Amino acid sequence: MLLSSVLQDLKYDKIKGDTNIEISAIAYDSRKVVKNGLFLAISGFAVDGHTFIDKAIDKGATVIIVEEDVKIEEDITVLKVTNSRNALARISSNYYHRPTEKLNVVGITGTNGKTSISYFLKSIFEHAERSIGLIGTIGTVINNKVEKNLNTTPESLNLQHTFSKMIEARTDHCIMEVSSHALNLDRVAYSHFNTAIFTNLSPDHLELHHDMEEYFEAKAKLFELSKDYNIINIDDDYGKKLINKVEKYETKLLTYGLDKDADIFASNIKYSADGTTYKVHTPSGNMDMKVNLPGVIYVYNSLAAIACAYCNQIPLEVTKEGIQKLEGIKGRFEVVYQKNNYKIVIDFAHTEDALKNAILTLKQHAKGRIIVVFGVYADPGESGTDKRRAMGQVAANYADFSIVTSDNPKDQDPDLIIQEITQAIEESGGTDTYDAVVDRKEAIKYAIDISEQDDIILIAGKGHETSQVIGTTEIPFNEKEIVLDIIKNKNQVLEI
Ligand SMILES: CC(=O)N[C@H]1[C@@H](OP(=O)(O)OP(=O)(O)OC[C@H]2O[C@@H](n3ccc(=O)[nH]c3=O)[C@H](O)[C@@H]2O)O[C@H](CO)[C@@H](O)[C@@H]1O[C@H](C)C(=O)N[C@@H](C)C(=O)N[C@H](CCC(=O)O)C(=O)O
Ligand SMILES: Nc1ncnc2c1ncn2[C@@H]1O[C@H](COP(=O)(O)OP(=O)(O)OP(=O)(O)O)[C@@H](O)[C@H]1O
Repeated sequence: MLLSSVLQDLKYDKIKGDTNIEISAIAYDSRKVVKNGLFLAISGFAVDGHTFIDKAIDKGATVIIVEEDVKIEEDITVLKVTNSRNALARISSNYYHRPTEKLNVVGITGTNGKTSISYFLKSIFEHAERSIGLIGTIGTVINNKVEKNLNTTPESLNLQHTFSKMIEARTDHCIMEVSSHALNLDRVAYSHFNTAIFTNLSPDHLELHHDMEEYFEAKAKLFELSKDYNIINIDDDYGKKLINKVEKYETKLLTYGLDKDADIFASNIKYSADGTTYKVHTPSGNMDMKVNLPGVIYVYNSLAAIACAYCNQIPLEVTKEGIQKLEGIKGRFEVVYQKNNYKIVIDFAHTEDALKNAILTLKQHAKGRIIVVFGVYADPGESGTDKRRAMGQVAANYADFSIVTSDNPKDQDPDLIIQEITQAIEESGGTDTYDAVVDRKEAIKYAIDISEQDDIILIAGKGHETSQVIGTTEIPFNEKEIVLDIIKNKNQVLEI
């Protein structure tokens, strides 16, 4: 592609060279540069991409984009921008011919619920015979083929490439999770969103955003990129704040919640252990709904999906059937073993709010104790210790017994993470209601060993994930298989 076309609408200073040349590809990683390629240097969190410019030139880069002053002797094109990640988003969108202008894109943001809503929407859109693609924590889905993503919301170059693959695959709609990192780091800049959905906001990722206000402002950016509808949870405090902010935007606002004040709301909610029924009220009519996932959080998540289906002119009856067709979501309240009232549930709850909700949902229908196995993933800085304290407090206040263990400790000391969690449990009065087992597999085994008839074991934090990152090593860790294996061996000795 001609470099000048790739640079369309980008503000830059030409340091030297020609912009009227062909480039073969774009890379932001020197290791991926190809002959006659463009290399864009990013000052990252771990290393500075500008230090790899020589390597990129050795690999054949003929265009270099920088955000810092650098000395480049070679006779190549060098351009300077004020923000490399933002520039990457602009040129990536140009390189792939601005694909989001040809797709109906739904972006979902908020601390919890994004993946679940995207799966409700997938089920509804497919039932309505619409062709859809998905981008999120579980991976990228095109034509029902799932590919793993490094990030929930990929870097702009990878993202724009994915959009273009969706168009090639004749996909009309793209449902994507938009993380606060993505919004903060311009991964979705210059993407056109038709609809933006806000779920809720509770403490998470404060290592990047420092405080809740910054975190909120990052999330709010999505609602400046949406053209047709902003769909917002009116019951969430930050949702209310967002409503105040976006009310003056031209994009239409649609609220959802449990209250009659919402445009789309639920009444007559009836909870059971494996699902919920309620009546939904929408501007196009009312209907009885059945959701095959338990608890109030899935009432909220399904309402968000119904609101989005409404904005996309999907008949309510089709929406109802689509929601009902979704039998479960991997690692979201997934019952991996059940015998009468005894249950082992795997859930991706890895924030304090999610953990609290998960325990309370299980408690509603439990006959015995709720035993929780959980850890806190490595989260650098002071905010990391805040999270450990908060998760410890939730366990002390709501679980009957907790087994504190590891959850992707990465380069941090797992014993120290556990110690900080258990200290919070003790400070919250839970001295006799926990134990600590650093090895996650052993912790699960211990939970099963101490459990009795009617107990429910909640294994929280890893959900759909199939590996654990300890140090720099990724170890296979399939929680469902581990549970079934332990149960199988145990049953040879003793029937639960
Ligand atoms: C903290 C964070 O967000 N890091 C992201 C960031 O990496 P970074 O800035 O640390 O990169 P770096 O290693 O310092 O490298 C800087 C630059 O040098 C380049 N480089 C590096 C080495 C080399 O030999 N040559 C070279 O050119 C790199 O390609 C990069 O462009 O930019 C990378 C490229 O976009 C991201 O993949 C990476 O996400 C990492 C993997 C990550 O773990 N991110 C998490 C925190 C994240 O983004 N999570 C959100 C939310 C998840 C949720 O929903 O909870 C997500 O969307 O996934
Ligand atoms: N609406 C909600 N409110 C609070 N907690 C929720 C809600 N929906 C889901 N959760 C909890 O959060 C966990 C993660 O849910 P989900 O994967 O849908 O969220 P997410 O926003 O995609 O999270 P992540 O970005 O970390 O992948 C679930 O396993 C559940 O415990």
